[in-house]
Amino acid sequence: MWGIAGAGRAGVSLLFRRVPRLVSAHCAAGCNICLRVAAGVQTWVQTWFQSRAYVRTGPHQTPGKLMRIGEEKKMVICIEGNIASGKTTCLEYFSKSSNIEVLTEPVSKWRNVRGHNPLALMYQDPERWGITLQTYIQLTLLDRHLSSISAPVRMMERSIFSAKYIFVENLFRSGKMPEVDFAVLSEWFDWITTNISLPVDLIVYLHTSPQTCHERLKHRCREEEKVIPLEYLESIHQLYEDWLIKQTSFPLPAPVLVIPADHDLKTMLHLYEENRDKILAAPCV
Ligand SMILES: Nc1ncnc2c1ncn2[C@@H]1O[C@H](COP(=O)(O)OP(=O)(O)O)[C@@H](O)[C@H]1O
Ligand SMILES: Nc1ccn([C@H]2C[C@H](O)[C@@H](COP(=O)(O)O)O2)c(=O)n1
Repeated sequence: MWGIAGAGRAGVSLLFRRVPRLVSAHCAAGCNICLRVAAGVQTWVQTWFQSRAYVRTGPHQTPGKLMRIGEEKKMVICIEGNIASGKTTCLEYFSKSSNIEVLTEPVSKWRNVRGHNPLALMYQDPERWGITLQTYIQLTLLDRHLSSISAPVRMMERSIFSAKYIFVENLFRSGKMPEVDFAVLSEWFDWITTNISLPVDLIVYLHTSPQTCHERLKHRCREEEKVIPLEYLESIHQLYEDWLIKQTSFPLPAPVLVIPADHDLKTMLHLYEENRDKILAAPCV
């Protein structure tokens, strides 16, 4: 269910003010039919807003933003990190806990949208296809952020924020995205984040070296990614460092917990267990 936070009453009163104006455009004298139509529309609008709109009074409140109703108390944790840093493996581990819902990145969609593979196209020709992939990624991640949460805690892989601050930024800074494409993506991103509430309570950053990711990437052997050089992972790493460690580049949607993630799998699982309470104790913003 959806509502306009902080705008329910304003929206109703605005529409109420507009209805008589619409009526008077048809009939300056206010004939019986017009008055009845106006009353009917007013009742319908009032019922519509009463059934859908709300003003959130909890700590999540962001006046004027569209937000989901009834999910203020659920915790949202985003797992961030370089390509092949171990995010999916981390999520797999936590998916075994009964109170945690896990959402991995919808990579299968990025590899197949109505028979097309924008992920492969982007790696083949980023100047041409970067905007195509990133527009679709933005849409699919927005859909992830907005989907209803089925457990007290949601852990999701990356976020609409890193898609913009890391990947779109990297394409643009490296000269592989034309300025106009970057401007259009930025307009979309700014509109979304200004008008829609996308609460995140904690970012868990899996901190790896680009070399480790390169090794794991080769081991994973995803067809589209065979062309990724170490330098690409170094650029992504630097953008993550500036955003989540130095905290100097872009706004943080939530506090950051850093987990060193160059270790072998067994050590990583211990580290996840050690950090479980810290992760799950993140206060809902
Ligand atoms: N701690 C680890 N040590 C060695 N290999 C790992 C570790 N964690 C994950 N891997 C392997 O590295 C590859 C990338 O891991 P994955 O979880 O898919 O990364 P991401 O989701 O961040 O892209 C996979 O083949 C995975 O099995
Ligand atoms: N905004 C994004 C997000 C991801 N990608 C690419 C990077 C990888 O090739 C693939 C999946 O990432 P992983 O989960 O393995 O880290 O999608 C991108 O280009 N832009």
